[in-house]
Amino acid sequence: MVSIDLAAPVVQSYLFYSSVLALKVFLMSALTGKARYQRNVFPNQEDTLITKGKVKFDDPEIERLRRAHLNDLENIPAFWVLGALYLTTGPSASLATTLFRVFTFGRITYTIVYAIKPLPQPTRFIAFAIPLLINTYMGLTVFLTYLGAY
Ligand SMILES: N[C@@H](CCC(=O)N[C@@H](CS)C(=O)NCC(=O)O)C(=O)O
Repeated sequence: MVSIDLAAPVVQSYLFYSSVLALKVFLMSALTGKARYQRNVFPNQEDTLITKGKVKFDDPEIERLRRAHLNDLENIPAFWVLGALYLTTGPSASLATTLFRVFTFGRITYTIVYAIKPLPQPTRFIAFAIPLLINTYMGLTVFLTYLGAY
């Protein structure tokens, strides 16, 4: 039975980076909302009444922000779950902290190179693939640790 000390630096590191990532996901909503008002483009008729805007679903800048937001939702919730489960496997504190740090840095970089200052590929692919590898590593570690429990 593994006991988790919430005061352990590695757990605090997980909690810290989890909160950074949650705030980063919320930032996507704020950036999308800002772009909608700047471009006067909205997804629903009722949103257009005050600003006399348009309902539009193919604005390139807004769709880019939405794709970046969706990609966060395809990857960051898995980090929250797998990171917490990974802590129960008794990982090395320095490795776990490095994984949490690099994952967060990768996802912030992903947002920048996809939605804020688009850069040519493979920049975005690399910023996507490194966090994905970290999630995969943590998922496999959890899977293999508890495989014997069956
Ligand atoms: N849902 C993703 C799955 C694959 C993926 O996440 N690819 C990365 C690296 S190229 C990406 O940035 N895809 C663009 C996106 O999700 O909008 C897609 O449709 O592309």
